[in-house]
Amino acid sequence: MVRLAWHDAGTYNAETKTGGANGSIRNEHELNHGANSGLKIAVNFCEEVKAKYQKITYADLYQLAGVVAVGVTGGPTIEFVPGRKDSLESPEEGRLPDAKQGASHLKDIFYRMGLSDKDIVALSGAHTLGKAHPERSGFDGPWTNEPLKFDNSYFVELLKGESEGLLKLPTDKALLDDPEFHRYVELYAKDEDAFFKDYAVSTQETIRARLYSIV
Ligand code: HEM
Repeated sequence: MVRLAWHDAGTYNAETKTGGANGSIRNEHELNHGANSGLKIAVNFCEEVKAKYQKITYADLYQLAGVVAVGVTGGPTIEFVPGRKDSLESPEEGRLPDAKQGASHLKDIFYRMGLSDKDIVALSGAHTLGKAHPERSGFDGPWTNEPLKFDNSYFVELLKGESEGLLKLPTDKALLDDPEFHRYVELYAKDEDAFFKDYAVSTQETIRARLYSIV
């Protein structure tokens, strides 16, 4: 749900302040984008809720699902503001980050969404949850030993280096290479409260899009 929320929110344009979470990820062809592999499962879970509560838009529902998933797994409470409109207009493929690349690629992708170095590191901490599946991304395994618990262990593991059975994507390792990124990794590994606080703020930043059109 957290991955679904982030992938549906990934099309914000910082210059024009347009785009962002709009529910378009439910489109079959957007779901077929390589980076979205596996997200059909999360979309289908949301359909059950949508059938019961039809007034909520898909765009709000996916963001709400992400916020709830973080809360129930022990993460920070993230304020949820509804009001996004649905669209079936999908972005072109290739706007989400490529896990095989490094720090400058992450900056290119996230800056375009109006996000900062701090946001990049804080949001990457979502990999405290879940795991990679070889049949989806080609990568395998969880990032932490308790992948159903939202805590700061992603950063603790990152600083420890390779551990048997745990995954580090090239883009995770890139957070150690860049000095700006690195200092936030150190901070969040030491101070879980700082991570939770910044994660909540960065999520607000990521999911704010489209609210502009109604205020
Ligand atoms: C920094 C760039 C990022 C890259 C390159 C990246 C890449 C990936 C990849 C390759 C997977 C494995 C997919 C699979 O095989 O099932 C994954 C899973 C995941 N990602 Fe990311 N991700 C990034 C950032 C984020 C952000 C910002 C969030 C949320 C705020 C997020 C949330 C998740 C979650 C929760 C999973 C686990 C999904 C599951 O258990 O099925 N990721 N990510």
